[in-house]
Amino acid sequence: MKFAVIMFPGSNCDIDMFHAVEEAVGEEVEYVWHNDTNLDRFDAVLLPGGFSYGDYLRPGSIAHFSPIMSAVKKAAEEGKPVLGVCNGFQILLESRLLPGAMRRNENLHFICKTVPLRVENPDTMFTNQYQKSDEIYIPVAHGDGNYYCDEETMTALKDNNQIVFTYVNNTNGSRENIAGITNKAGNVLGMMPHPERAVEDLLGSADGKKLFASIVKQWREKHAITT
Ligand SMILES: NC(=O)CC[C@H](N)C(=O)O
Repeated sequence: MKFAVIMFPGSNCDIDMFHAVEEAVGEEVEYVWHNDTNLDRFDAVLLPGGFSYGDYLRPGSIAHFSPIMSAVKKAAEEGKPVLGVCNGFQILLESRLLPGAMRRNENLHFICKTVPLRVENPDTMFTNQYQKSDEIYIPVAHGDGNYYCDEETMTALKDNNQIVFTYVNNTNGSRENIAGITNKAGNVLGMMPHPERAVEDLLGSADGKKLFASIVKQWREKHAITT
């Protein structure tokens, strides 16, 4: 299985993401510059955190015009796993690959700490290695993580089980404690906490490892050769 890590000008978690794939699942992984236009050779696409284009205007609002985003949309339409973490999540929202929007944290401070999350939906290609209501410890590091959507969208998110992770203690003001959501099809996940920073005990938590392992498990099952 081959992962792509997309690099935008201002990405700063790309190396961590690359390392996480190697450390957590030992699969092939390659960096892809945002000016590239083709992701056909990859099985999964990872949009890392950071400050693409300096968070100018709104986080993710400029990056979503990058040439690579047409290929990210194509990968999403083909059903490939697409994971956006933190700034990656913000880019997916700006691209409308995920519903809703991100606002400044309620307390207007940059929040950088490891927080407990609850696994709300273990039946996704990103969470099949977790159990429902598992409490996992994953670092957050953001100034704009206050998830917002309108009532209609919230009802749809709930009805389709698109809420995947919630904060045990609301960290940033997000509606319904939302920390991570998928698209309706379930193959695009955006989350503010950083699973790639929690893949080995030395980092304080290895709870993020199962997320990468889930992606690989689902892919292997889908591509198993049965005779
Ligand atoms: N770690 C990150 O990806 C930072 C995200 C974002 N630019 C913010 O501060 O909200």
